[in-house]
Amino acid sequence: MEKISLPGKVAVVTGGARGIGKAFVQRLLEKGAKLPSHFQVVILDILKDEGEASLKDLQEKFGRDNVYFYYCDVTNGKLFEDLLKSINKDIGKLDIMVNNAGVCNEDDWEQTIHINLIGVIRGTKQATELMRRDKGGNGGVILNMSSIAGLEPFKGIETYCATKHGLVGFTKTMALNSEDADWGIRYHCMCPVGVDTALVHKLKQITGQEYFDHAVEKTGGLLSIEGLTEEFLKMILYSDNRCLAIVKPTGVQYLEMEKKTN
Ligand SMILES: NC(=O)C1=CN([C@@H]2O[C@H](COP(=O)(O)OP(=O)(O)OC[C@H]3O[C@@H](n4cnc5c(N)ncnc54)[C@H](O)[C@@H]3O)[C@@H](O)[C@H]2O)C=CC1
Ligand SMILES: CC/C=C\C[C@H](O)C(=O)/C=C/C=C/C=C\C=C\[C@@H](O)C/C=C\CCC(=O)O
Repeated sequence: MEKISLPGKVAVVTGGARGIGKAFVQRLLEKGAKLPSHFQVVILDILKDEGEASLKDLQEKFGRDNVYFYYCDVTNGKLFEDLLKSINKDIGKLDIMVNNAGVCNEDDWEQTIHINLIGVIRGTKQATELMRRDKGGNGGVILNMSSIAGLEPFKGIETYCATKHGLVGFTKTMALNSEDADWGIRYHCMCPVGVDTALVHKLKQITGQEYFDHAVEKTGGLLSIEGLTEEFLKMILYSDNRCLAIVKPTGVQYLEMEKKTN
């Protein structure tokens, strides 16, 4: 599959109002600003204040027409699907879909499944419908945020681990479907270790300091948000056949996608 050429591309990032999602949005816009034709990023999030503040800041830096924010709860299936269809119709296309929104809340484990697993499956399936070349789309890239907790267990966050494991199997299978039927869509899954954000430090309250320190040590330390963001950009731009990336401060390990079966 060819490398994605960035100018003029339209990207959607769920959970893009803060944290890792916001860093992804900013990095895409920075990269686009160095190219002859800027490209556009749409932030979807439930945090209205953070979303509006990020929008203002990013529009000042990168131009009014290059960044948008819409309130969207990914658990509201109709709203989420309709927004993706409107973006595709009104901006003219959808090239990059980043399903990043996620929570870790064992007290409300059903909501964690709705956001982390059902929300990502819905975003992936709807974006796939809009991008599929055999259905009149232009192809594209879909990146789902899993975690190292999608590959191994961590004490105290069993539902979070289940959802992130689910995303690994789901994304690998979508990659196989696309490869097999020439949809022109790349599917990627990122599995970072703990990223040095406010969120990861909440784990200490859930698991206790001692287990948190053990988990950080066993996974090779905390990752900087900048380090993760550079790997994200490489994955979006160049990872033709790399389906899954395990991202650690010590380096990245890739899993290649399965080849055509016929
Ligand atoms: N922080 C970490 O150490 C790691 C995080 N991840 C994953 O990265 C992703 C981003 O995490 P962080 O930036 O650290 O967390 P965060 O809590 O700072 O950001 C999550 C974003 O998702 C949004 N969100 C939550 N529920 C939503 C919903 N129903 N609809 C739309 N948006 C919703 C939040 O409002 C927030 O903006 C998550 O999927 C997380 O599981 C993966 C590995 C490590
Ligand atoms: C040490 C490394 C181990 C695992 C890291 C892993 O990569 C990972 O994905 C870690 C995620 C950590 C998440 C921790 C807490 C998140 C909490 C929020 O999502 C909770 C949101 C709402 C709950 C109610 C509230 O606190 O207001």
